[in-house]
Amino acid sequence: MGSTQFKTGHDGVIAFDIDDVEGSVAQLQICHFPAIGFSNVEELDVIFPPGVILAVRKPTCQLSVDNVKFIQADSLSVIFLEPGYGDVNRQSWARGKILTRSPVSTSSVDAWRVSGAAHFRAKRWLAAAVYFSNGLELDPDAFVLRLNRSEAYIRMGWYRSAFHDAEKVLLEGHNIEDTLIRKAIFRAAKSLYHLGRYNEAIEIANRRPHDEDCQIWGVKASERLREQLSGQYDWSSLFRETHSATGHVEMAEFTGPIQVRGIKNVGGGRGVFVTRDVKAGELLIVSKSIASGSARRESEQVGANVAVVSAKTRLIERLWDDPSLQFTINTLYAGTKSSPPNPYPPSPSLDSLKSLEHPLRPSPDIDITRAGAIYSSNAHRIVPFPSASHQSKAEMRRLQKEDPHCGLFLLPSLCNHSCLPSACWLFFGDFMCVRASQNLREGEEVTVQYFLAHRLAYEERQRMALQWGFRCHCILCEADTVDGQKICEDRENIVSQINQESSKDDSDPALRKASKFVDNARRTYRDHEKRRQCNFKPALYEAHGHLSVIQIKRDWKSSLREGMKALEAVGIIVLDNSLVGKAKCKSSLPINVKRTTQWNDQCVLLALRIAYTFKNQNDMQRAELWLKSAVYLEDIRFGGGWPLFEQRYSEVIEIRKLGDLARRVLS
Ligand SMILES: C[S@@+](CC[C@H](N)C(=O)[O-])C[C@H]1O[C@@H](n2cnc3c(N)ncnc32)[C@H](O)[C@@H]1O
Repeated sequence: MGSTQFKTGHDGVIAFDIDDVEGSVAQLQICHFPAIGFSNVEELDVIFPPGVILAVRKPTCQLSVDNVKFIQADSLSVIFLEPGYGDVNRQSWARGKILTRSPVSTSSVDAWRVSGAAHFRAKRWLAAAVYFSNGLELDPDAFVLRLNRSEAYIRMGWYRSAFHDAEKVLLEGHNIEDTLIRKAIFRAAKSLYHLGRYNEAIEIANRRPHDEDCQIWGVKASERLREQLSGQYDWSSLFRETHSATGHVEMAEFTGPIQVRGIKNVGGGRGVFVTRDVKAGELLIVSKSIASGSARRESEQVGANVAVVSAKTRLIERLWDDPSLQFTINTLYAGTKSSPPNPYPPSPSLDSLKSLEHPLRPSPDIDITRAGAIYSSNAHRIVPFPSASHQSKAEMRRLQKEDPHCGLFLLPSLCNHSCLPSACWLFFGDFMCVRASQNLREGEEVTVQYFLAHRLAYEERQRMALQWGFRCHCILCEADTVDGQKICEDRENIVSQINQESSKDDSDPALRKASKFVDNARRTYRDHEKRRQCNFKPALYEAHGHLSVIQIKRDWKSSLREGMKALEAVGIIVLDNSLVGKAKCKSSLPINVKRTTQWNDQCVLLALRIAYTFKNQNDMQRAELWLKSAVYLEDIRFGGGWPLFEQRYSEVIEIRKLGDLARRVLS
């Protein structure tokens, strides 16, 4: 087929007109074409110049609308053919002559280098890599081109191919200039660092111990290695990085005391379990996304769908760069319509040594349909780690809507769901951290929330779980099932009524209404074994919390009592609920935690409000203990102790005038 002209869409599809040898015209739509972004027209002109010859293997769809023929194919099904391929050269094309794949001369390595460099300067990384590759096909020993291509691949985030090129120069570039060897070392070390191969990065960087540029990658790799081995991170710096202008975060992956094991009655047949007793708050997993996508990164258009398309395209890109990644992702569940996943962990294979020879010639063995199914069955919405503790629910929703961001993670994908999970996740940039949210005994399962289940009613939770292909039988769903549908609906009505109330109205009728909400909410939680086991009553939390706020100006003692009851409703054990006189716990905390949940932020804010109220009553001992309780609640959920707490809650601390006390007792 010879192409004539093209256009791009904002939905990750490249579309252009093609004709075949007989001159019949169609529009070819290519989905998930890597490295192009969504609207880089100049770059597309280079990859698909008029006259390029393509073969389309297994189009996903062919149809005609109003006499216009459409052919849709995934990027891997489109094969670039050279004019000499098979008999295409001998065909006479009805609608024009065949051009070579590029307007520049194909006879000179230098011509490819010069044009490639021009694309590189214009930040058209794929076009540059294609041109350098065309030159390398003429002379595989053109080490300058190989190093240039290595840098183009680095800019594209194709680190495996970048390393391969740099390594080849180091292995085969005998008698080449020292400046080239230096570049090769720098690019190899940088690529290895980004591939998480820290020991090798350090080893290569150490070939130039006095070269600052090379050493940067050795030093960074040593820092990552320390994180990876110890599970110790500087959480407050990571938090700052997450909220910097670029949002770029660097941290190592970490695997804590966990293992993947078989489990009955769940899709995929596996789950993640702890290998020893674990305390609430212990770090279990830090996982970097295999591929992620954000709507903002790609286009002016914003929408979750754009983010999903961009993440899937990135996944396919990663498979182009590193075909062995297929072995890794094939260990993940791909849904009921696909064959069962391979055993985890992936076994090493000789194929992992294969590398990309040309950026437009990916491995033909990549199973793009399965990759798509794996993405759909495992991807996570990346929820931004909130920067300001006073952020309202509406603000949080707005942020999530504005910058939908999602990604595929390896180990977290093997965790099953529970609406009241044994572990909580949070994100630093593209890294997902999973911490135990309760004390776990050796052999207990690590479950996470696939969606913000604690905010949803029973029916809605089941609907969401069904989208993942299962009915949820977690302890919270079991307890709600025993309560029955009618009661669950009543409960939801109460919560939505509370949400419509103004917390600023502390008139008598508002107070009476708030007390009634508490009574009604309590009645919706029947006393039975399942509820006692889960000890989680979110609607009651809302009702007590609301009443507590309304009472604050009238009667601080009642307000605090309600606040403490709210904490108890979500499983926090209040050991000392005394309000005056000697504190029962003089130095130890007045609370204990069996389980922390994604509700944690609200509980921290409530504990801070209790501290503030005691401070206003000049009860500095209780103020201090409740302030420490707030930090403790935060710490088991997020780690990072006071330094992170101070950053996240700085505004609230100042508004509540708790800064001096906090710095005195916590710094
Ligand atoms: C991300 S995978 C989780 C790991 C999966 N069990 C495996 O072996 O690869 C998601 C799939 O696991 C199954 N699953 C997860 N949580 C479940 C639960 N609470 N009950 C039943 N099936 C569950 C569902 O089939 C879901 O589509």
